Amino acid sequence: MVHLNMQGVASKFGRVVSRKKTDSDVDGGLDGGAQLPRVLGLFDLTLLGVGSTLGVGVYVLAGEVAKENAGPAVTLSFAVAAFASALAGLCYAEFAARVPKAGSAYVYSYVTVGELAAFVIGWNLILEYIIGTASVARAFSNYLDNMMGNVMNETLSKTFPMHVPFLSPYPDFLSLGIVLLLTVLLAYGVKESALMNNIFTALNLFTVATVIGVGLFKADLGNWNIPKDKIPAGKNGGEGGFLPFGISGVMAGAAKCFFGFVGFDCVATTGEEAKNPQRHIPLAIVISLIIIFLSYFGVSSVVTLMVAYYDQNTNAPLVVAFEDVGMDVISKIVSVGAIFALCTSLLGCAFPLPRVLYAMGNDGLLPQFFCRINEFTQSPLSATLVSGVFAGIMAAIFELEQLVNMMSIGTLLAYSIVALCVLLLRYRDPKPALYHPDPITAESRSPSQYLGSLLNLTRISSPDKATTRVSEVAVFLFVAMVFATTTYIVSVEDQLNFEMNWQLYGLIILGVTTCLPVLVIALQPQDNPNIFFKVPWIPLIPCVSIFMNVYLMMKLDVNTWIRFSVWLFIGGLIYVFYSIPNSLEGQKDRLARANENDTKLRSVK
Ligand SMILES: NC(=[NH2+])NCCC[C@H](N)C(=O)O
Repeated sequence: MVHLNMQGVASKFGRVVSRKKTDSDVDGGLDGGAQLPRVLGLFDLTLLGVGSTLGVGVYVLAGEVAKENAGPAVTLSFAVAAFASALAGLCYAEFAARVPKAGSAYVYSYVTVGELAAFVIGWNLILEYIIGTASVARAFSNYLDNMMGNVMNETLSKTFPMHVPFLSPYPDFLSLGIVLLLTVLLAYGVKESALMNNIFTALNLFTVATVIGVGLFKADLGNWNIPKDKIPAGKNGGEGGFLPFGISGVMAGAAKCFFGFVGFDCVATTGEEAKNPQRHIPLAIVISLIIIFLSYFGVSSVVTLMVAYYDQNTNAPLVVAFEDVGMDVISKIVSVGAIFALCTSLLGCAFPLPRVLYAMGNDGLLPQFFCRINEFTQSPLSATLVSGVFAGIMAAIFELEQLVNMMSIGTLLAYSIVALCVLLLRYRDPKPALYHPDPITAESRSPSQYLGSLLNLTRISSPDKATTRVSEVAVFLFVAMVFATTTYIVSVEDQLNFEMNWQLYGLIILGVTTCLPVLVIALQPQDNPNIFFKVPWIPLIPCVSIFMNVYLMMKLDVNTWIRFSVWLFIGGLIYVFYSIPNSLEGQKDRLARANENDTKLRSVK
């Protein structure tokens, strides 16, 4: 009896977490389809991606990572971070091509995978955007303060000292002000903000081009190969050369540089406002990632060629580099460019936030309050105001580094789930039966039949229930192995060199065990959806993407993991106590069941 009940509960839970938005919902919501105006074209979307991504990375990270982690090989750190982000970008692009609707990866996963995955992704996106807004605002205020000779820092730490552990030493009113101002601008509606974004991004790109073009004239190749004995005493120059802190320095740098690539995904949240979402969103993501990578690579090369890595300034490296070589005009241009860049970066995370809240509110997973479109501004006004105030408070009370780490961990998890969803969807039986999954009856099979279906020996060419199940289990095993392997790598990474030692043997064994499920997945038949953009080299790209993301997550400190767990826990409570009972899909589901029962009863009579 108890056993039966447990089974009942489990299957009910399974039904709840895997229920999906149906196609008819994609254009409408609880309120009968309050729509955002479709005004954004490919050009706007690409500039939105570039603008929201290119910011702190160019103007702060390039110098900081060169000095503290990677040396001239900061260029490689950017390349590794770009690689991880590009893999995620491809997965986002496929997701975006599948469903045109506001709410980013959130809605895509709701339509294709199920309610729980959607909620987890949505909840992480909220974290990413709130903390992203807060962190860029904080960096912005630090930058302005730096230009004014640190007056604010000194005055505020004297007048409003805050002696609370985990919080900033003083409340940063400037960053609060910045976020509130931005919120008011955003509340005016999408067209205005898009125009402003275009102008600011153009100025930003102009500055980047100037830095690269002019900086090259002052480049000294010797700076990429400074011998150890030429490093001045008292400077932290490591081993000298191009890789002064080794590969592990490059990887530590890559984890930091990752922050610089976050933001392009906001393109994917504009589904309802894009003129031609299925075509333009994936294209805009790919084009903006290319522009972003070229900018970071160019800027970090130039700045490390101009100034020795150990002499970089960590707050405003570009400004100082041009001052050092006596190019004051360029240095002024860079200061102004940085301000525009940080504005768009800020706009880029503040822009999607109300839209994610709007989408989740529309689906009944968050309170209805968030999905009201204001008559006058034609935008989700209440969502904009609430999220703005919240982000502003975070910016004022937390330190930049804490914010940065929190944002990265949330983003990395969201990226991983997106890659996971893309993978599962490609191997899923597309026939409608699976969209309302009924438990697959366990057929009794012989071991050789099992092996046969693992290796797909009968060469089934399109996914059915059995191959779907095989690939789901293989994906699950793969993810578990990724966690084990990355934890292992992070803990023995310093002892790994090219000699054969037990650490290396361990790595080889774990590596091979991680690859086995991928092999099994690769042998299963794939669904071939007819969409404008598809991730190539399935299952390799999503698998490598998941691996890289989890590895970078493992590099983050324990406190970040604790804060993140608290966030997920709060999300879990909201999901269980608010979303499940109020979900629009749930209501429909219950209605449909009631009707079904009614019909059954009548037919019995
Ligand atoms: N959507 C976001 N979380 N945006 C914040 C990203 C920061 C941006 N990549 C920068 O370097 O300035």
